[in-house]
Amino acid sequence: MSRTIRVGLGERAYDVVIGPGLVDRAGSLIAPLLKRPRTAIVTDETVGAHHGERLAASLERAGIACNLIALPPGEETKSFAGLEDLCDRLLSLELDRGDRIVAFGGGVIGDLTGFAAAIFKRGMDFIQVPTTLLAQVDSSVGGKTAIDTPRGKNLIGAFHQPALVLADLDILATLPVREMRCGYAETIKYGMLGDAAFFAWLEDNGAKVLDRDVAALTHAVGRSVEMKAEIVEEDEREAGRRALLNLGHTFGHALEIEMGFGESLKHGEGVAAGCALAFRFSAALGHCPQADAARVEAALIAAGLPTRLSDITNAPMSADRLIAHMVQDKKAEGGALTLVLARRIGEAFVAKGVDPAPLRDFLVSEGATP
Ligand SMILES: NC(=O)c1ccc[n+]([C@@H]2O[C@H](COP(=O)([O-])OP(=O)(O)OC[C@H]3O[C@@H](n4cnc5c(N)ncnc54)[C@H](O)[C@@H]3O)[C@@H](O)[C@H]2O)c1
Ligand SMILES: O=C(O)C(=O)C[C@@H](O)[C@H](O)[C@H](O)COP(=O)(O)O
Ligand SMILES: [Zn+2]
Repeated sequence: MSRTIRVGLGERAYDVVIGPGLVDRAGSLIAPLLKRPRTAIVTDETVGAHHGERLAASLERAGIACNLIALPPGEETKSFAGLEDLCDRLLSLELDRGDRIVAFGGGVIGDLTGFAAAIFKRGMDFIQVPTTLLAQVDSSVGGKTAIDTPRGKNLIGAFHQPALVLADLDILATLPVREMRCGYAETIKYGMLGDAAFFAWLEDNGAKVLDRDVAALTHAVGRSVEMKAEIVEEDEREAGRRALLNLGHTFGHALEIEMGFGESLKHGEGVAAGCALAFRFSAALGHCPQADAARVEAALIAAGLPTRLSDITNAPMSADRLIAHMVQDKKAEGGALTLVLARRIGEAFVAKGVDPAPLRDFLVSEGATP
């Protein structure tokens, strides 16, 4: 049984279909969206090796001719070099802007393919078939597409909504446990930012989600997508409330930059540590009870996620460097820091013009070097 959530964005509205067995049904679900029976599947080599043939066969059964483009896996592919390579390969296929391409992978492939689609011949549509928990609960929905640069995460990109999202829960069977944990961090983020009951449900059922129990996954992915859809419908381009979805990210992205966007710290791990830091900083400023910060930390630890700088590296991290990265964040205004902080579990808020002095003291109290 699948469940469909509509992202109501007027002429850019689309469905997110969640359930088992969707890759095998993808051809018949995608065919009505294509102007001609032709597409390209963009994937990474790992996803392609596990599931590429199955998706291609599903499309071919529906009469859709497709080329598979498999890129190297990993965050490094979400770069100018990766974008150039992908655009060149798409051009070589002689696709036109009336065609729709398929992003088949995790957030790296989704963000990169979505951005390539946004600029290919000045814009073509694309379809998301997310294959990580993180991509199913978060990155495939909402239309943020981007690449990283050495100066920061997602600094070059576009808002470009997909035409359809197919989140096949069966495909998570081959996902490494570390990646399941990364997706769990973005899932529990929704509870922290706006739904205390969902947070409590995850405290009780997180192990089932990580074990890929289909009923638990259906609820976890469904509730996350429901919350993201509702926020994106209200504030598609992050003029206000959408920034709540960035809870943990100002800290997390700064940590990712310091760690060099590699295997040593994955995005979901940065978000986990970032959420723990955001709650502890909120408590330090007196916005939020200490008990809630401790509960957030305990829930993340229970899922095997990092919550402290010392969980990420033994090397010293400079508080000033972290703050310099945080000022580069897209939410910053006129050089002033914007952070997503919390009043309690289930109630985050956007704090503009954050004073860097207490933030610096806080980071030093967390083990950063002065
Ligand atoms: N656009 C957004 O709203 C948004 C939201 C959250 C995160 N992001 C971005 O998403 C990226 C992280 O995405 P991610 O965590 O999915 O990482 P990822 O795309 O790198 O995938 C993680 C790893 O899992 C492998 N993999 C993927 N699906 C698999 C499967 N079914 N079976 C086996 N292996 C599989 C991949 O090959 C890769 O090695 C970051 O760049 C982050 O900035 C974007
Ligand atoms: O969809 C959003 O809005 C988010 O902030 C979701 C985040 O989980 C995601 O990592 C996003 O890509 C971060 O956006 P950025 O604007 O901080 O680059
Ligand atoms: Zn994220």
